[in-house]
Amino acid sequence: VDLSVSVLGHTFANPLMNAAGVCCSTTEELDSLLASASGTLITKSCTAQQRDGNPAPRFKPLPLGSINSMGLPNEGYEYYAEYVSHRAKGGAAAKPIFFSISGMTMQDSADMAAKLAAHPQGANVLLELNLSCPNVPGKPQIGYDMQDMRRYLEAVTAVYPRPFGVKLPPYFDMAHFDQAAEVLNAFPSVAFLTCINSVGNGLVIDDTCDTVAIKPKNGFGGIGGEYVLPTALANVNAFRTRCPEKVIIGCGGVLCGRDAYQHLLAGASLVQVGTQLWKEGPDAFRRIRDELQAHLARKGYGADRDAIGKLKVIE
Ligand SMILES: CC(C)(C)CCc1c(C(=O)O)[nH]c(=O)[nH]c1=O
Repeated sequence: VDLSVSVLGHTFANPLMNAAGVCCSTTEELDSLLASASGTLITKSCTAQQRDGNPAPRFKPLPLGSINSMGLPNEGYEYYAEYVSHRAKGGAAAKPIFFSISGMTMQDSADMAAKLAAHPQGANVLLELNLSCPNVPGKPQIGYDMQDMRRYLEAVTAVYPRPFGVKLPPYFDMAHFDQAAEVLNAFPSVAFLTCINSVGNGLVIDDTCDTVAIKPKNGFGGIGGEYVLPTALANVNAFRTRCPEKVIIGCGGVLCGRDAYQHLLAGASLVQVGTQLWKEGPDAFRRIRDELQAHLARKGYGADRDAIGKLKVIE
């Protein structure tokens, strides 16, 4: 089965990649993804300056997933811009690189986007703007404030002339799917949507010691893993139907080939792996790729692209 996917001006050997934040903060981590069976990779969401992030414990793996409140630890914009430079200089871009930006302010994000636009390898990079980035205290994250999301996209499109994408938080209400799609459809240069970021502000309790699992935010953190697959599939499909000209990248709850296949059916062209990558390491990509290949073959597909968006409803 041909697993290659050609979208966003690039051809990927298969639809699999990491979710921003997992196994992608340092050169060695990024190189381990380059060397893996993934179709491509994305860098840790960066801020203008290096950040230590929140105090540990800030991440916990769980039987059914994970919880995290990392606090945007990253090496800073220049580090990842440098990584793209030296890597892209390594000859043909065997894997186009996704570059995640999550400024602490809208201005920071716009400034980084402008720098990325001017980057010598800018054409070999796909910007994924993280809309779960922090807003002013007392306001919800950017992705949950439609006016702020519009302002953010106006600021970035004003300085970033290439097609780019956004990482969206999960939505849970049909009116919110409609409102968010209306904002996103007002920006044709937003060429892809990555659904979803972690399900925000879950609380995991260790009842052997009656204590929360992670230190930051009194234990509140983003949930990933098996817990979130139905929510991720719903967001992929909701935006696939509401934004037909945009490419959808699925993220959330992918542990095996069949989960990836479900994301394709729901409308995803590429599929990101987060929690399971953290647990298993980059070898997860070869396993999931082979499982996807076998599943598509069993179902008689010639290519995985034939499965994209083919979800059937019950008439
Ligand atoms: C949650 C923020 C710190 C505002 C953004 C970075 C981020 C983090 C993080 O760095 O804590 N974790 C996630 O699961 N998703 C994210 O988008």
